[in-house]
Amino acid sequence: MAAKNILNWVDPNDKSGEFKRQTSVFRSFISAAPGAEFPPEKGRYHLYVSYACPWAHRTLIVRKLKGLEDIIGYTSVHWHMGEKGWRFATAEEQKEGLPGDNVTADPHHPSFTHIRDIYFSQDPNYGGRFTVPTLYDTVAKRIVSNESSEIIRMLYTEFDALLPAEYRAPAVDLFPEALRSGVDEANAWMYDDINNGVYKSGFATTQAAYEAAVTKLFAALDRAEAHLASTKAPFYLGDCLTEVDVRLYTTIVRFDPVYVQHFKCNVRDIRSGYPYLHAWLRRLYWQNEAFGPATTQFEHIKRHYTQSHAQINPKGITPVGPLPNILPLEEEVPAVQKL
Ligand SMILES: N[C@@H](CCC(=O)N[C@@H](CS)C(=O)NCC(=O)O)C(=O)O
Repeated sequence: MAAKNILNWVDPNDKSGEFKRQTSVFRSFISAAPGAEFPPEKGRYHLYVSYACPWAHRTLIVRKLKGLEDIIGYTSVHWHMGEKGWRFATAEEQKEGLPGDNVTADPHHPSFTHIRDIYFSQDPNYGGRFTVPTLYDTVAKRIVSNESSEIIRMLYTEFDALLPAEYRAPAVDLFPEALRSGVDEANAWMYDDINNGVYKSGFATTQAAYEAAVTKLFAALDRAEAHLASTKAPFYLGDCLTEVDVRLYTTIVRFDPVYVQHFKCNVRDIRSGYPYLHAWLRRLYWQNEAFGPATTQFEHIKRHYTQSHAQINPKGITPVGPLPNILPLEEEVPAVQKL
């Protein structure tokens, strides 16, 4: 049998044409509980990410929000994904200069060329996908987790004893007691219809699957917009930055630059169709360092999707616009400016 082509996002034998995201395989937890298998320790864990990837982007944001920069290191892969999946930058590429910090060889396995080498080091017969983010324990030499929703929770709950008060809960708590049900409720529909909804729209291989996904996506964006319009609060759930903001942001910041055209999510764009989401997005990007250019790397974002998904964009031409990638805080698209 021919080897599975990992760049077939929808199984060619699946007549529904629907993109079905696999569940993550590595699901252990770093825990501050006594005797835990993966205890929080400075310098012990490493994050493998791609700046292009919205799921990995969550972990970079939370790492910075929690002041974990000296405690957990990270490496970003090169923006291009080929038939062996994500790969590390070569020495030559680094010499020539690459966008983004920490786009290097694997510091913990200098001979590894691809993220999949880390997965195969755990199990030579590993049959799942080679995804980022991957949280790796450099002491036990084990992958702790490749599930971003769980990695971010570990980062903001289990390291507090190693952090100064300004970064500990309650100062930085993305899942505060009083808002937990609101966070869980928003996460559930946003994951299916927005975070994953853009992928379901873009990877669909039938008209029906595409239309079903894109219709749900825009209904969900309308719902988020109506919510922000009704509260007029700085963050999704009020005055407090929560996990909902982190998880929604990584999709919305990619929306106009990539998803509108590449994933055919073009019923409206954010900058001209969703004033409250647009204002919320820009407050995060421009006013909070964890969301800004340190973690939001538009060159990786634009090039990765358009040059890695040959089924969608066979010639790999990266569209130039929209420019700018994100508008300044006080500027609107010309069409809505007063004449
Ligand atoms: N459920 C995972 C999804 C991660 C994921 O799908 N990452 C993509 C990049 S955006 C990936 O690495 N894909 C590689 C592949 O599927 O081969 C999470 O949230 O951590």
